Amino acid sequence: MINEKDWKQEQERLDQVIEKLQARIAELEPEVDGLRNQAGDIRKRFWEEVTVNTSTDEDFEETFYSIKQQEALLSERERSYRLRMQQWKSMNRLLQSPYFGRIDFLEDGLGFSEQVYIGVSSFVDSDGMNFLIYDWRTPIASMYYDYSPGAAVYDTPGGRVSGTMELKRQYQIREGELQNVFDTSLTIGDELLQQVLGRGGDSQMKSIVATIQKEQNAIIRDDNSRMLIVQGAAGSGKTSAALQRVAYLLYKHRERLKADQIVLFSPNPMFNSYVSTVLPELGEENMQQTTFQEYLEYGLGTALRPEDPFDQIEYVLTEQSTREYEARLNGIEYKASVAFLQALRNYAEWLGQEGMRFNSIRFRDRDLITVQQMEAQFYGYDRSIRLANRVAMLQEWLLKEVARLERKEREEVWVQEEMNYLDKEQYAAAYKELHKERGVFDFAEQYEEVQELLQGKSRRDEGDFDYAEREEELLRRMIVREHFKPLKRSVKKMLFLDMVGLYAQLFGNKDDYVAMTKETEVPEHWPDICEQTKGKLGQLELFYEDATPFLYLKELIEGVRTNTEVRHIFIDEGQDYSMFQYEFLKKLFPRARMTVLGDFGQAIFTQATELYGADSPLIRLYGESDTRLIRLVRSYRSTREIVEFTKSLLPGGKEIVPFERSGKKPLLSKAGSDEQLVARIAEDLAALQAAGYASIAVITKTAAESSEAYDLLIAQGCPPLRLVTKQTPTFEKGTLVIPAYLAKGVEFDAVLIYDASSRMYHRESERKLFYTACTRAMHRLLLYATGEWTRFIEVLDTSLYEVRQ
Ligand SMILES: Nc1ncnc2c1ncn2[C@@H]1O[C@H](COP(=O)(O)OP(=O)(O)OP(=O)(O)O)[C@@H](O)[C@H]1O
Repeated sequence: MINEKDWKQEQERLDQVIEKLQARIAELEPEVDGLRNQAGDIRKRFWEEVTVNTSTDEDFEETFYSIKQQEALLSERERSYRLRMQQWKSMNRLLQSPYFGRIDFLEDGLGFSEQVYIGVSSFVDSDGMNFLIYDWRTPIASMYYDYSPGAAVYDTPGGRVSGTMELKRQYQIREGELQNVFDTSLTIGDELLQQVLGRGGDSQMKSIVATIQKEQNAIIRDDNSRMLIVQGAAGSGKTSAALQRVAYLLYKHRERLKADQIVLFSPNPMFNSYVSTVLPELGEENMQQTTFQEYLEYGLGTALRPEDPFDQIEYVLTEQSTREYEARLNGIEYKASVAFLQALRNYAEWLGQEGMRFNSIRFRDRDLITVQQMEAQFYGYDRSIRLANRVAMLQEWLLKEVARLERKEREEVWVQEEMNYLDKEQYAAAYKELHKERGVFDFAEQYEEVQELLQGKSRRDEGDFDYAEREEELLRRMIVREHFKPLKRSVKKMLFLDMVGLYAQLFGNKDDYVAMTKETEVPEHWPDICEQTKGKLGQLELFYEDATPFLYLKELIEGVRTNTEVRHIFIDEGQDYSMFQYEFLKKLFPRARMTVLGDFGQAIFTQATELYGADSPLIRLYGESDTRLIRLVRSYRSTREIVEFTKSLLPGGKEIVPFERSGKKPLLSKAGSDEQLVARIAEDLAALQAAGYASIAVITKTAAESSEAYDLLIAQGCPPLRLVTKQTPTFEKGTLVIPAYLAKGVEFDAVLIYDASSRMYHRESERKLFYTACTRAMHRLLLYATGEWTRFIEVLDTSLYEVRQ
């Protein structure tokens, strides 16, 4: 804490700033109102102000310009309104807590030091010169995060500025009142951070703007790398840093970067709601948020249904180790690999020479255009032309063919039959069209008459409008056109390509696969893998592991539909994506930079990708020179006792450093029977709730276990509980029962591991799942078992936990 004199000065300055903010808000208010009304008025009276007259070309031109002018006026007013509104909002945000930090910086060569107060946005005195508050994203504010008092530098577009930081101070201000002031010397934030981290959890993530740590600041402000990879321990602030980074980028490039040009890939839809308040809290608009699954579904359309990653993981966790199980696991691994990606590329090349598969174009139970015709046409094109281009040429040819056959079809008997059954409305439509045509015909008639008069010729009496004949022709045309519409649509959608057949063709016998893909090796249990894949395809479904490869192949054949608007993609829980998926994303967003945040210690999916280390394939995605790796080892979420316990669960966990915040050691409770176990958990839940923990999670291994636990706990008369499934749309505060893989990325005041016995967690592949579950706890971690403890606990040093007697 600071001395009384300093406190008084700080309070005075705070009062002054608040007064100035209030004055500015009062000044802005009428402007905001005025502009809002003006824009509203213009919008309402838009058509009164423009003179619409289209009788002559000149009138038309005048009308056109009058509309343009009115539009320009409206958009100008709306722009100023938006700008003022933004200012007004950010002033109001500042009013509650104008700043959280201050540094006094003496620039080399200058005789005086500047007091730099730092807040969530800038505020300049009415003279326009004096910064009362600096936005945390300004270059000078970066020193607050990067340095302790002493020598310090910061980079500006004009070059590097060096000097001495004479003071570094932190503030807690609530509703305009100074609550705490700390002077920091060594590392920033320790005291403030202690306070922040000691608080209870929330159903929504919070901004960390006041306590960003140096290594997190490096992630936030990185502006050069095409690819930024962050490997960070559980709770090290990866997601938090990612969101601050979005806010930073939006500020730094505010002239050209809009929030919807940034996409965040979240681990599940619930996560979207969890992080959705951070950016608005910082005064920025939210970026686009999606899940990879959503992307897959969009890409595949309605024809094929992809399994989701949660069903896949349920299978992996619950099935017994049979031959089919091993085969599926091998399949998952192989289909996630770069080798398979290359195999598909080679396959596409092979298809350029032979083996394409088409669907014939059928109409009324007959082939209008046969597969053989398409093959002949397709392989008749110059073979040096790229596959996708040849497919486009074929599509064009098909559209022409369909149009030709449509004309031919008009003479068919069925058309005549259908004509007899036309209803009134269809007749009316035909009649209308006929009259339109008649109008044109009349005009042509008149023209011809005049021409002939002028030329002194007598007219032949031909060309009279034969109504009946025209009508029939028109009706035939109409009927056939209606029937051909779906055909044309299907050609436009490339449904003449037998995509399912093309993908299934890969999964035949080994020799064919090798010949088609130039692969030398196939994974073990290949025949089973083939059978499983084709079995699923037969039901018009795709395994999760097949969905991305299938789409990739589709793009290789049909041409890639890229998104060039998006400039940044963020991938949270990046270890859960396969290399295959990364390659796909790179292709999909050719103009975007990529930020990948993840933790290999939490890699619970079979297709996981190692992010860090020399052999990380992710580094090769954009090449080493375009890639920057950052590692976070300090964990902020959990107390020291919880981190000491969880880090020992991982072979490479030694490097994880807990943040100095103390609490109780994890508590192990063993019960004699399932009933006893449930009774004990129910008791503990009630005690935790009574102790004021607002967010509590009972974490299970699978969804099936969750629903069982939920039923038993409810039957035990537990206080209000909520069961979370993959369909749950948002996170809410309270007590939840949730499978570990859905709790990824989020945190709770207290975590209860429902069953940590050896029958639940024993396979090596389950170690990381167990670790992920335990690392969700901020303040309390309680573990239960009926039989033996899982071997992951058995081997731990007994000083790391307490055992309930
Ligand atoms: N610099 C910081 N200041 C304050 N709180 C922080 C800071 N860094 C992280 N935290 C807090 O630590 C917790 C964990 O952060 P976050 O969820 O971003 O970590 P993560 O690395 O994404 O975790 P996981 O991989 O386990 O999902 C959050 O409560 C976050 O607010």
